[in-house]
Amino acid sequence: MGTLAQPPDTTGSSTPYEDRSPTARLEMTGISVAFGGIKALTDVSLTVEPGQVHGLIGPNGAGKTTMFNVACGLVRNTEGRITWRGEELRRLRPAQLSKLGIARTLQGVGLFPGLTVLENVMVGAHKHARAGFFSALFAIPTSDKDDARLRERAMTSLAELDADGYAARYPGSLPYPVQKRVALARALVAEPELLLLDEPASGLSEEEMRELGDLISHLSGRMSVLLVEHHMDLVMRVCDQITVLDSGKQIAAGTPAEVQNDPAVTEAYLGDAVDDTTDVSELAGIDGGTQRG
Ligand SMILES: Nc1ncnc2c1ncn2[C@@H]1O[C@H](COP(=O)(O)OP(=O)(O)OP(=O)(O)O)[C@@H](O)[C@H]1O
Repeated sequence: MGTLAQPPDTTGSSTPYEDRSPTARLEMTGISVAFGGIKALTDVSLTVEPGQVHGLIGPNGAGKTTMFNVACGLVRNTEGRITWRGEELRRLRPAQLSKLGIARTLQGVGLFPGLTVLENVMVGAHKHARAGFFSALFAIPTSDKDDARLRERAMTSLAELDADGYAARYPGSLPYPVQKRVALARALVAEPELLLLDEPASGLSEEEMRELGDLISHLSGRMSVLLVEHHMDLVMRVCDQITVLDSGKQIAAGTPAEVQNDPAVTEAYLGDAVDDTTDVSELAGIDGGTQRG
């Protein structure tokens, strides 16, 4: 992920990256979710502003993944509303995300083991190809033009993640951090307006995490990002706004500086063990080192 140059639009079929300023806003208002008798979320609200990186943090079991999954359509909220591009999404389903201009990466990588890296990323580009998803997935012959366009777009996305050298390899043969880059390339190839990232730094080295931070900051010039992440130093570095959850409730929200200085946040992470002088930025070594996934 060293270069991170903005790639030119090679297909002529959509707006070039550099000319596109993010305009869409994701608003999640009064979201509640119950799993049986467990209240995973109670009246949580957040807004991902156009072109901003919005962090969602909190201790284990706080409800971050549940909120993320509501935004993806993987979990149905029992109360509250989601508004995207000014319209309420009443029955959001994961399969609709791409058409809505939303892409996600989940915990773990979720690549298709039987497809090459390039084919995996081409699957993510299906929105842009007349050939469609199934043609891409099952390599059904389509027009040479469609195929060339898909390949070119996928290679451009892989190159942005410095992963184009792995195009012909199968995911299982690659180190985990490279697989994560491929998964991110697959999300980016659809040129989303909103990118949902669930723990993208898990399993990465310090250096890889630093590069990931650079990439996320760079991406926010052309899309909005909702970031669920345990690594506090990364969150504090790249986020414009942060929402903090604890036990399914929102306990703080604001800029990284505001959140860092909020005693409720420090207490949520460390409970009674914390004294008044501890700030959240110091927690990176405590919770941020946790490898999950
Ligand atoms: N499918 C489910 N069925 C029942 N309870 C669930 C389900 N998913 C999550 N929960 C519960 O909801 C609460 C919030 O979980 P969630 O995974 O959203 O938290 P989190 O902040 O992402 O935690 P972590 O950082 O450990 O991933 C927890 O009490 C969890 O046990």
